[in-house]
Amino acid sequence: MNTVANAEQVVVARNLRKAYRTTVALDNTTFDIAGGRIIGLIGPNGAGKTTALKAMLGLTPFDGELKVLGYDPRTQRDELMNEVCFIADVAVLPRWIRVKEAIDFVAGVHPRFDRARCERFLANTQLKPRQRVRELSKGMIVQLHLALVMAIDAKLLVLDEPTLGLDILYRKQFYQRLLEDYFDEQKTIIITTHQVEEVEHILTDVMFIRAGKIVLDAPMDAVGERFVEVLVNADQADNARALAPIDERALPFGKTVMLFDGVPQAGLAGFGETRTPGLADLFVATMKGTYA
Ligand SMILES: Nc1ncnc2c1ncn2[C@@H]1O[C@H](COP(=O)(O)OP(=O)(O)OP(=O)(O)O)[C@@H](O)[C@H]1O
Repeated sequence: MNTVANAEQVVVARNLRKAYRTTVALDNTTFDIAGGRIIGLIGPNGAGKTTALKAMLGLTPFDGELKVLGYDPRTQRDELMNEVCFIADVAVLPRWIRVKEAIDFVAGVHPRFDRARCERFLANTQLKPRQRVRELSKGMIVQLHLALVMAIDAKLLVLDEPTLGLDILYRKQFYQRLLEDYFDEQKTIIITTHQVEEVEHILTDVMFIRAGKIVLDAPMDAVGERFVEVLVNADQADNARALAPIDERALPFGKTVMLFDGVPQAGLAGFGETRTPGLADLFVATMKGTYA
């Protein structure tokens, strides 16, 4: 039976495994990514994020079944690349290249690049065609990168730590523009990052990866229903603990924040104030012991 047949899914991965000589980077992991979503692939250093992206892009051999946009990345990489845009790091443009040459380069290598669209984006910035990257501020480099990316009509955009090295203003600007000027329901965006707080408001889905396995895979609204954080009063701590929180941390004045997975909110409200945990706190709780 072919288990990799669902056209609705942009990525279908079954028992994905990748071992380097002494390290298992992907450990028989299975997941799907649906179209029209913005997925955060989030995990600590060495968890396997880049390896998973490389497998999806046909850049590394692996074991298991994998289809991306219906193509097998191992044997149909050229077809796949026509519909995918991949960016490793916005800070990688060569410093000597001129704005116009960067546009020429992408136009030459990407069949779905729309030069007029790119130039329209740039017309709203201070960038000039003859400027070299080394003459641009970091923010202007981001604008150039965004213009190049947003002019590519790719079904799947893969961003690996896209804002590494940029300050918080440009990081926020990058994600906001991506959401407002690029994303629509025909497109899928996969982002890996450590900057959980900056992406959580634009994600539709989150995937946590730990030691080569996807350990949480959920739409953001389901995360809010499944996980509850409670600010537990000191006199209720033992009662709350009896419901097996997945994590707890002390606050001043005897209060404790406890994080519950799958415990109905109604049963928790008596212990103290409840709220939806931020993705960063959920990440820390889920990854506890990773470096032990
Ligand atoms: N070319 C390689 N040769 C040997 N081991 C590798 C190679 N590439 C990755 N690894 C190992 O595979 C594991 C997963 O690495 P990967 O780069 O996928 O992690 P990551 O989640 O992207 O990490 P980071 O957030 O630090 O970039 C790590 O233990 C890493 O040391």
